[in-house]
Amino acid sequence: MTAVESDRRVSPLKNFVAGGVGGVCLLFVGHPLDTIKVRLQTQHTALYRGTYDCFRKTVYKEGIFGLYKGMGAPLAGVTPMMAMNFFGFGLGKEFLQSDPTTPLTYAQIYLAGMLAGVFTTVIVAPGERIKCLLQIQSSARHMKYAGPVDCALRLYKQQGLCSVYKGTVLTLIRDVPSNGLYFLTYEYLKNVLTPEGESVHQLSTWRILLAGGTAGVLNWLIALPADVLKSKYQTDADGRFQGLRDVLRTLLQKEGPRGLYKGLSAVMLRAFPANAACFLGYEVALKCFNYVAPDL
Ligand SMILES: CC(=O)O[C@H](CC(=O)[O-])C[N+](C)(C)C
Repeated sequence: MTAVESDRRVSPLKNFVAGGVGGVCLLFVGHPLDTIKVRLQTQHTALYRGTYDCFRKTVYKEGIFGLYKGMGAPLAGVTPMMAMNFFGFGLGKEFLQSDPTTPLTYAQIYLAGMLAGVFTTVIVAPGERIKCLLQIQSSARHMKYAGPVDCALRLYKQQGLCSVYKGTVLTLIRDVPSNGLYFLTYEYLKNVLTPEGESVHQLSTWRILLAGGTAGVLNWLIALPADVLKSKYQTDADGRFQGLRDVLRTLLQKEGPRGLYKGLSAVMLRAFPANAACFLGYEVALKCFNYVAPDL
């Protein structure tokens, strides 16, 4: 089966910049839900009764900006990550397309998405290691790291680049297949949702939102088990686990298979709107780019 029209060539620069815009939108919509998730997960007393209660109390006490606390570090990480992701996906498509007039098959779209997942791991693996270490210390008594830069420098000074990149294999296991599914879902839904006789490039906003949001949900459905293992591995004391299989064995022994889907509802609640916004941001940025610099 071919992915019909949607694989018109987009220059790598345009993909990179529009992908970065998509990343900013992802964070802008997703961060408030992430704040709520972290607050619910780390509360010591029963301060919040649930998601809505936490949202209401945060906005009441801290204003709307309370939901955007701590956004600087993820912004610096997610923007280049999504830029690389769309850039890698574009390159992957070009690499797999035998000639520009032959439409890509869905299998090729999936492969191109997986390739983009490999690209982003260079940024994502250390970013996740640092983010997870900082996230768990917010509830600990002694703050070990002053911030992301301090954390990166200390990891590097103590055990070198290997420590900064600890969890790379699990990041690949998480992101390569899920990234394939991410782009496959988006491209497939875009084609399916395009009305008869119209172009996939003129898709209405709600259809882009639906395709992007669904892509985000499916991406997380298959990424979450590896994400749980990765977070455990990246944050536990060095040498505690003898390898990736050991992390899995320990988790299954302690929590059973359900442990692999820890935090599912919070993740799902964020996944749809955040990724819908990401793809819409990407498409709008691309349109603007094509308008101001059609030949780039
Ligand atoms: C697992 C993950 O980080 O998902 C990214 C989007 C999100 O919801 O944060 C998407 N992806 C890794 C596929 C680029």
